[in-house]
Amino acid sequence: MELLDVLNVLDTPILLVNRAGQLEWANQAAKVTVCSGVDLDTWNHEHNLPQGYSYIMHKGPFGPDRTLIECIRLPEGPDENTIWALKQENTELAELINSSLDEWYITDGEGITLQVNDKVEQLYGPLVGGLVGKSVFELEHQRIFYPSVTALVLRHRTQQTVLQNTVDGRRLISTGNAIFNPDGSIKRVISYAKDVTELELLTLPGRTGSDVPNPHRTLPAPFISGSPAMRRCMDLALRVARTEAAVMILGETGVGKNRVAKSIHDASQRSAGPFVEINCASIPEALLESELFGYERGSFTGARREGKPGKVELAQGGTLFLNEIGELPLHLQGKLLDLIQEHRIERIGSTRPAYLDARIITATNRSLREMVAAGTFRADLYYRLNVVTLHIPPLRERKEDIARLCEVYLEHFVQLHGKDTRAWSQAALASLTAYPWPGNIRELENMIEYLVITTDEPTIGPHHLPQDLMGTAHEALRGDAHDGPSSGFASDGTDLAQHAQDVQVVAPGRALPGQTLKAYIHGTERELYRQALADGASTREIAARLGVSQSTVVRKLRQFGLRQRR
Ligand SMILES: Nc1ncnc2c1ncn2[C@@H]1O[C@H](COP(=O)(O)OP(=O)(O)OP(=O)(O)O)[C@@H](O)[C@H]1O
Repeated sequence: MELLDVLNVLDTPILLVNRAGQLEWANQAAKVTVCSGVDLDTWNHEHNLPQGYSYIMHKGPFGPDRTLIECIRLPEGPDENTIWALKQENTELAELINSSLDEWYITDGEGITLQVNDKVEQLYGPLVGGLVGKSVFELEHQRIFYPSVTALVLRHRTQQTVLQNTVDGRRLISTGNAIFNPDGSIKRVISYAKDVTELELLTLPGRTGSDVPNPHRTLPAPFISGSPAMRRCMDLALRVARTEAAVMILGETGVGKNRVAKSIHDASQRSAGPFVEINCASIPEALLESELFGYERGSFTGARREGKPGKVELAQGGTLFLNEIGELPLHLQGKLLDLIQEHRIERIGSTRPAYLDARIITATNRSLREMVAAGTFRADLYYRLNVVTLHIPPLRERKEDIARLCEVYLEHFVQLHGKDTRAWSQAALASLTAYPWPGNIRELENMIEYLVITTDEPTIGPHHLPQDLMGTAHEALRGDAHDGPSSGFASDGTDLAQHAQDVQVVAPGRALPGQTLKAYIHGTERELYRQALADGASTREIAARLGVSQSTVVRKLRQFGLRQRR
C-alpha cells in the first residue's frame, strides 16, 4: 500500500502542497473539512487554510519541494469575532444601564455587590469608599439604604418591591429579582430603583398633586400613641415643639426617636422648612466631617473639584436631627458646639464661616451622662443639647399600643406586598402583646412584614408565629395571669388565663400543630441567635459558636430584629 493510500483513510485532514503553496493532493478528510467548498485548482495554503485548526508541517516524505500539512482541529470555543461581539454587547449593556435614570444594583447570591450603575456609585459610593465588594446587609445596617430590597429577595427568594429611605433623605421604590442556579441556589440579585421623593411630596397633605393609587407605597404607617405613657411623651413633645429649645430624645433602639423628632418638626414654626436627619453612626468616621460640614474646592485629595456643602447646611431654615449623637467623635464635638452656640459652620478648607439657622434635635440610645463621666463626650456640649429631655418608653412599657400597631402594620404590609391576609387571631395578638420586644417597634414591624409574606391564610394565628416568640410570650402570659388580669393585654377585658390556654406552646424542639417548616426553622434559628446575644456574645463569638461567618451573624441579627447590647 502506498503512503498516499494510507493517508487517505485517516480521519485527520492531510494536504500536500508544492513550494508555491498550491494544493497537489488532499485526503478524503481534508476534502470534507478544510477544503470543503473551495476550488482545489486555485487553492493556496497562504490564503485558504481555515481558522479553527492548528497545522503541523512535515517536510521530507515527498521530497524537498513538497510539504505535507497535518490539520489538527482546535477545541471548540468562541472565535475572535464572537469574543468581540460579546464585548460589544457588554459595553452596550453597561451604557444602557448607565444612561438609565433609575438606579441599578447587581449582587451575587450572598448579597455582595458585583456591579452598580454610575448613578448609584456617585450617590452612595463615596460614603462607604466604593460599593463593589460591599455586603448589602452591612449597607442596610448602616442605613445607606433601608430596607435593602436585595436583602429581602435573598431572605424570601421571591421578587420584592419596597419603599426605601436613603441616607440622603430620598425615597425610592425598589424592585429586586433573583436569578437562580440549576441547583436552586441564588446566583444573582438584580434590582432597580426609582426616585419618588418628589412624587411623595406632592401627595402629602397640604400639597397639590395628582392622586397616587396606593398610598401605602409612599407613606409610612400611621403614628400610634394611644397608651398613657406615649400620650405623656407626645404632650411634652408638642409643647416643646412650639419653642426653639434644644431637645434630646432618649430611648432604646427602634422605639420611634426618629418619628418623634419629625413630629416635633411638623408641629413647629419651622415645619415649612426642611427636616434633615443625620445618623452619626451610619457614616464612616473618616468621612463624617466632610459629610456633615462639607469642604471647599481642592481641600484634600479625592475631594470634588467644585467643593461640596455639608449635610447640616441642608437644614437651613428647618430642623437638624442628629441621631445616634453618642457616636460623634470627640474631635467633631467642638465643631458642633460652635454650630449650636454661634450658629457657625466651617467647611473643611474654608476661611469664611457660613451661618446656619436651624433647630437642633438629637437622639441617642446610649447614656451620654456616663460618656461625659468617662471623658468621651464633652460636658459643655451635653448641657447645650440637653435643654429638654424626652424619654420614649420601650414598647414593653406601653403594651396598650401593640394591638393597634399590629392592626396598622398588618394593613400597611398587606397593601405593600399585595397579600390577602386580613386579620389577627385573638390568641396571636395576645402572644404578640405579651412578648417583650427588645427591638421595639422596628422589631414588631419586621415581624409583621415577615408574617404577611409567609402567611397565605386570611387570619394570622399563633401557629404562624416563631417558636421563640411563642415560648417567651407564654411565660409572660403565665406570669401575668398569676398577677391578675389588670397587668397585660386585655384592654378589651379579655381573660389572660384563657389566652394562656389558647396559645399553643409545645416543648422546644417540637413544631407546633399546623406550624409550617419555614416558620419552625425561622423560629428555631432566631432563638439560637437570641440566646447567644443574651449570653453577651460578640458577633465574632456567635459566628464561632454557630459555625457561620461573622457577616452572616450581622445579617441574621438584622433580619431577626435583634440587637447587641452595648
Ligand atoms: N408610634 C409609632 N407608630 C407607628 N410606627 C412607629 C412608631 N414609632 C416608630 N415607628 C416605626 O418604627 C420604626 C423605627 O422607628 P424609628 O426609626 O423612629 O426608631 P428609632 O428609635 O429612631 O430607631 P434607632 O434607635 O435605630 O435610630 C420605623 O419604621 C417607624 O416608622
